Amino acid sequence: MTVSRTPRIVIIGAGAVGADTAYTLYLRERAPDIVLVDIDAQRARGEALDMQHGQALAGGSRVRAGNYADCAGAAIVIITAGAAQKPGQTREALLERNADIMATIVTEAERYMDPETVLLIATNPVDTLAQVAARHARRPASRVIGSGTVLDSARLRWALGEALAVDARHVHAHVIGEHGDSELVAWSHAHVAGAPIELPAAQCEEIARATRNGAYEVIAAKGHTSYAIALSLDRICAAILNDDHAILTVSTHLDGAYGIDDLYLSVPCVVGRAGIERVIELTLNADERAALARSAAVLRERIVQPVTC
Ligand SMILES: NC(=O)C1=CN([C@@H]2O[C@H](COP(=O)(O)OP(=O)(O)OC[C@H]3O[C@@H](n4cnc5c(N)ncnc54)[C@H](O)[C@@H]3O)[C@@H](O)[C@H]2O)C=CC1
Ligand SMILES: CC(=O)C(=O)O
Repeated sequence: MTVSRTPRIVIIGAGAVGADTAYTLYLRERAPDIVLVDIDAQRARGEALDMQHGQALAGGSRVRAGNYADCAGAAIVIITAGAAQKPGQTREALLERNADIMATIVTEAERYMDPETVLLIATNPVDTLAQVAARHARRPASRVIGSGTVLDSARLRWALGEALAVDARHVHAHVIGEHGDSELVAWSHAHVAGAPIELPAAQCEEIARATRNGAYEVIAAKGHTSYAIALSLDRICAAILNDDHAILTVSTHLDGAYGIDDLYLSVPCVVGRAGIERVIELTLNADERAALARSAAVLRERIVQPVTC
């Protein structure tokens, strides 16, 4: 059977993250057909209509409300559905509720998705939920990606850019491990124009702390985060659609790399049309290796709990 390769992106979950992601993809004209699906069909319809009203002033992308059947032939299906953190709440606290939602959504989407579709998970706790999604998906783990620490790495690069008075896009630095409280900065690989980052240790620690707590700070101030995750999801979509072979700290299934087996977490990966093309294995120093092992242990503890149906 010939599968239609509609350049379509389906977003399941039309809340703050889903709607802002659709809007970012729409403004950047990532795909001609962007579809919002939500259990609350009115919400998806309202968000799509609000964007459609600007169509005469926008570019070549179109946004519409749809349903699971739109997953057929989609290049990318993004899942942003589920409960979000309340001020002060951890991502982990969402696990039980969102694991069931994830299992249901992936099972339903799999009825329509073609084998090449890349499933991109943003719902929190994203690493564990990407692992839940992979369990319920009928595609290789390379096509089931969590947004991981792409957002945290962006937060870090912004903070370093501010501290160094350098364009954040020219700061090379990665947050790896869990997208959450046990994440770490791979300082031994951070650089600007090939030169190591020369900031006092206390300032580096403060930047790492602010990066880790970035979501808590925004949620306390405005109730949710959405713009920077939307830009992060847009970047991942661009890497897939343009076959960029981009280096992104997405959450991926590690199968031996970094001494970690059968676990989703973030490390730098090469991302292209096929999803995760390969994992980049950084040579970490002893402290970083230990911190990554601790982060993996936190995530492993979570997946051994009976959180999936
Ligand atoms: N990975 C990351 O870096 C980030 C992840 N998030 C996560 O994204 C998720 C969504 O956050 P928000 O958009 O702020 O929440 P929200 O509450 O604004 O939207 C959630 C949407 O999911 C929908 N939904 C719930 N169950 C559904 C189902 N079974 N099928 C279809 N739709 C369903 C709801 O109707 C609602 O429209 C949360 O888990 C949040 O923690 C948020 C920011 C960054
Ligand atoms: C909510 C969340 O995961 C973030 O903004 O990092």
